[in-house]
Amino acid sequence: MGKTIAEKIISEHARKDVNPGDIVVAEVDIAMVQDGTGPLTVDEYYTMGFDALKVTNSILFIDHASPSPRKELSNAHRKLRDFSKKAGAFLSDIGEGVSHQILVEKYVKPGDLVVGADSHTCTSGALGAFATGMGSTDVALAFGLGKVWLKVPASLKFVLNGKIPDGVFSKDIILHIIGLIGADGANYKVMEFEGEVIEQMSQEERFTITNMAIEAGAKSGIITPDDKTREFLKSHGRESDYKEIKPDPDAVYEKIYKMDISNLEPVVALPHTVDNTKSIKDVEGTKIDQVFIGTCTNGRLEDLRIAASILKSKEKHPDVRLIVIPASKDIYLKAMDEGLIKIFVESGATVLAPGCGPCVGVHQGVLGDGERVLSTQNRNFKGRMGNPKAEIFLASPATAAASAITGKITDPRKFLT
Ligand SMILES: CC(C)[C@H](C(=O)O)[C@@H](O)C(=O)O
Ligand code: SF4
Repeated sequence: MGKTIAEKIISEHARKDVNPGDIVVAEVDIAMVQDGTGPLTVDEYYTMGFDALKVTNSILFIDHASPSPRKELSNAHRKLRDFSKKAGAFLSDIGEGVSHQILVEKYVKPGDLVVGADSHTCTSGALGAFATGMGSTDVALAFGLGKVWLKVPASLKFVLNGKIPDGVFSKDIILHIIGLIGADGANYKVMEFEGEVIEQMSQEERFTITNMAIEAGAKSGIITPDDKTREFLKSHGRESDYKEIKPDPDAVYEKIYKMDISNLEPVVALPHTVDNTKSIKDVEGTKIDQVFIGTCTNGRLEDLRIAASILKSKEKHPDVRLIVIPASKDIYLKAMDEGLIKIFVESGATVLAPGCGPCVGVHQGVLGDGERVLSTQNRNFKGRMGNPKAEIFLASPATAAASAITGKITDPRKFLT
């Protein structure tokens, strides 16, 4: 019986043929923590008596509270910096950017098994890796043993066909899918995406798709690597990391979803769940107080280009605060070279250094009571951005930019040139 991509990768790392439902011990290629989950990981690592890292790519990211807004978090950061020096782990400090973006720029390659103490570790699956979020203790084990135990997930296949309409982007597509199957529609499954729509997408757009697999409950999201993946790795000096890996023709999927997205319209997720999705026409005109463009979901160069093309020579609405945060230093520098940062600043945006920003409610744009934000991030749970009395709408960078101009949720197709 053939294997899905996930089954192939886990079999190779468990050194035996695996099937969905098997409990296996698998070797880890990359293990990461971020500054929210890392301190507990470090404590657990020492509690378990480890004294040497077994995963060559053990990485600690300071991105959730970057730079630190208060002393308790500064001390948490100190713990990570001390550990990285003592144990020899890589450290990605403030200003470098969001963990999941740096992982795909610098570390992850097709066929890898990646574990991270962050639920959006699944982002890396767009490179053809099996990448999944785990708890701090599991990652401490990975640091110290070089392997983890896991239950092999069954795979769901999503065959996306048709032509991506103008004004519609990968964020609209993944929000549409999550709205269709529900926030628990892929619980503990792998979401494997393919079809002509995936082939049309750039590598960057694909990261948005796998980044949000967890928002349907998935263990991971995976896309077969292709020439666009090779080009992406090459552009980051890593072409030699490319390798072919694809599902067998007779691989078995628990369910196959086929959809044509040719008539899809821009999608918005309404408070307070990601699967509470509506077509833009059903929410257009909703007044907003803040727009945030950034994160591991939509803070990449293409996202900033789309937003800048709409904002160019226009001012944001005077009653709206517009916050733009590139997802990594590499993106920030390229956006500067392309004049995108100038466009944002001239439109009235507040541009901040690479990091998670206000996404998880720590700092850099916490909302006031009764306020509404339209964000390009991946979660809109009540209180997510630091205030349970605020409302969070999720959308694409194009919808975000258009809405920043009008001060209301706006169909980006009105601004398409
Ligand atoms: C803070 C961290 C535990 C959390 C996650 O793991 O997803 C955060 O990154 C998020 O996006 O909600
Ligand atoms: S940008 Fe948001 S979703 Fe991504 S890792 Fe940071 S907090 Fe989590």
